[in-house]
Amino acid sequence: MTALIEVSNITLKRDGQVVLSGVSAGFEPGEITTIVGPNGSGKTSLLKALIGELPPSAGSITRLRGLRIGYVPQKLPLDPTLPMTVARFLSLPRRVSADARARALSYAEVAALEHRQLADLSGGQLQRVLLARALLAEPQILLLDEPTQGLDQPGQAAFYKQIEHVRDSLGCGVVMVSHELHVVMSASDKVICLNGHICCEGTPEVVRNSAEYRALFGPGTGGALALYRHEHDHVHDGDHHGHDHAHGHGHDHEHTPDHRGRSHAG
Ligand SMILES: Nc1ncnc2c1ncn2[C@@H]1O[C@H](COP(=O)(O)OP(=O)(O)OP(=O)(O)O)[C@@H](O)[C@H]1O
Repeated sequence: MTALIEVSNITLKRDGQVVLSGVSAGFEPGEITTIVGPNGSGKTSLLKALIGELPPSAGSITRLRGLRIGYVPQKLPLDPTLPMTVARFLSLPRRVSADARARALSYAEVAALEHRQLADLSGGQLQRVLLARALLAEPQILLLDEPTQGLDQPGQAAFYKQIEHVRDSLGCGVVMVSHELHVVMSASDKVICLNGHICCEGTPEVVRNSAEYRALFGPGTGGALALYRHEHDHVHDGDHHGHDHAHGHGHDHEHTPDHRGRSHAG
């Protein structure tokens, strides 16, 4: 399968400082990739590089010709207290047809909010409106930077299920940055754990069990994972994929499309 975006041995600098180095990764249609890592580990920088906002100082990023990208930024790119309806917000900076707007709102499951004021929305509703905005472009790849910040655990679990639904409906690739490691990892096909470089990657189970990941985040799983698992009864604790794929260096971009759309039960 041709990757939508192929990253090859990139270095990213900010203010002259290297924030990421030696990063290679491929992002495929229909695949959910989650980027995890501690604060300042370069997650947002990598997303910005993927959308072309932060060019690498070494290595290369290849995007499929004419690739349509949907991006959900970390913050609302507006003052949320400004009087503005959802419909108007979706027409900025470009006017969109009422049809396209209705379709995007419906994919994000917020069709009923079209004429509400942004300032009146709950955190979860606002995230979904941002998602709808990113979906207007009918993206082939959807990139989300900490989309569930500030949501409670049921809100997080619901949002990630929504993302799976979008991926299933549109067949788009999804790349998410998240701090809610455990819940988001279960929704992913592939996890990349960053800490200035790729410190481990693979299926959620492989990463969760890797020594590198545990050194960064500890072995606990947290309530959010339990919640997600509860709602996805095909996930088992303690499956044994082993650790042998957990090292990111020199990998060959293995993909497992047959695992798509579910938490990997082994
Ligand atoms: N606009 C900027 N100018 C200069 N340096 C920046 C800028 N944005 C981020 N950095 C630096 O780049 C490094 C990586 O930051 P980045 O935001 O990519 O990390 P992150 O993993 O997304 O962090 P967090 O989890 O806190 O959001 C940090 O050291 C940060 O201080």
